Amino acid sequence: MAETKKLLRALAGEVQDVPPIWMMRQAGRYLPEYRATRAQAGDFLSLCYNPELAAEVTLQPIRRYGFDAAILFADILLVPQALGADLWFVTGEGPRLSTTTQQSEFDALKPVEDIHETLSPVYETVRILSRDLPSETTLIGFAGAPWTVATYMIAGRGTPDQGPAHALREENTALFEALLERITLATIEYLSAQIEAGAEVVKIFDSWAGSLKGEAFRKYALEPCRVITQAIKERHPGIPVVGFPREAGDGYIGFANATGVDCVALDNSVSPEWAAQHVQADGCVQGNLASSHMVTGGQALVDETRQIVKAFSKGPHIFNLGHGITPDADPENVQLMIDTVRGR
Ligand SMILES: Cc1c2[nH]c(c1CCC(=O)O)Cc1[nH]c(c(CCC(=O)O)c1C)Cc1[nH]c(c(CCC(=O)O)c1C)Cc1[nH]c(c(C)c1CCC(=O)O)C2
Repeated sequence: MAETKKLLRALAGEVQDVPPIWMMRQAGRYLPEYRATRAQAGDFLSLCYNPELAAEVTLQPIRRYGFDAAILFADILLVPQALGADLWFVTGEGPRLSTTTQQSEFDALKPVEDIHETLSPVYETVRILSRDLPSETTLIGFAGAPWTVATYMIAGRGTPDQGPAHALREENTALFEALLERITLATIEYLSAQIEAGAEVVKIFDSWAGSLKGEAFRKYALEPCRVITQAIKERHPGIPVVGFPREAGDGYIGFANATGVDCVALDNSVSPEWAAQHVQADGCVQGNLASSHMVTGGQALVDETRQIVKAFSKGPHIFNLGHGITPDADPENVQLMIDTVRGR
C-alpha cells in the first residue's frame, strides 16, 4: 500500500519538497490550553495517567497548528515508576525519584512483566488517539533510552553532568549493566504495547547520550538502541524507529546503520550542512532548529528555518526542533516556523 501520511513517507526514504513537521514537547506549558487541562488534571503525573486528558493535550497542538505528527503525551520517567521507583515532580525544579544505586534497591525493582499494571492508562491514551487523530496525522509513541532513564534512576533527579551514573558505571559495573538491561527489556515491552495500541512510529529519547564517549557510547547508547530496535522490528515489522542520541556529535555518524533505526533525530549543536553530508547520507534525519528561536522569533527564526530546510532538501527529512520547546516560547513563533517550512 502506498503510504499517504507525510511523516511515514519521509521515514520510508521519500524526499519531499515540503518536509513533514512536528515539534518535541509540542504539548506543553507554552500553550494556554495545555496549562488549563493540566490544572484540570491536578498535576503533571495525574495528567499522564488520565487517558482522556492526556489524549486531549496531545490533540491540542494538532488542532492549533496541524502538525504532521502527534506524539503521545507521557514521560520517559513512567518506566522507572512502573519498575517500582517512587517518582514525583517538584514544581519549578523537575523530577525526583527514589534512587537505585545499591544491589538491595535493584533487587527491590519489579519484574519487567509487571510494568503494564502501571502503564496501561498510557496504552488507553494511544487507543483514544489512534481513533481521534485526523487521518493525515501520524501517531508517535516513545520511551527514554536505557542510559538516559538510568541517569535519573541513579541520581534520583536530573543532573548537569550525569555524574552519579558515570560513578556507578565505574564503581559497580555489574549493577549498572544489570540496571540498563532491566530498563532495556522494560522498554521493549512498553514500546510493543504502544504499537499494539496504535502507535505508528516509536522514538527512543537518549537525551544524555552526549555525556558518553568512545567505547562507553558504543556500549551504553548505541548497543541498547540496537537491541530495542531489533526487537521492535522482529515483533512489529514495518514500524519505523527514530533514534535521538542527543549531543552525540561524531557519534551521529553511522548511528542509523549500527542500530537499525530508520531516522536519526539531531540536536542543534551540529550544523545542518554537516549533518546532511555525514548523517543524512544514510537515510532520514529529523531536526534541528534551536528551540530558543521559539522564544525570540523574528527574521533570525525565518532565516535559520530556511537554511535547515535547504540543507536537508536532497534527502529524506522531518523538520523539528533540536530539543523540546520551552515554557517561555511564544505560540506565534511556532506558527511562523510552520509557515516558513510550508512556504506560506
Ligand atoms: C529527559 C526527559 C524527560 N521527559 C522526556 C525526556 C526526553 C526528552 C528531553 O530531553 O526533553 C520526554 C518527554 N516528556 C514529555 C513528553 C511528551 C511528548 C512531547 O510533547 O514531546 C516527552 C517525549 C512531557 C513532559 N515532561 C515534563 C513536562 C513538563 C511538566 C509540566 O507540565 O509541568 C512535559 C510537558 C516534565 C519533565 N520530564 C522530564 C524532565 C527532566 C522534566 C522536567 C523539566 C521540565 O519541566 O521541562 C524527563
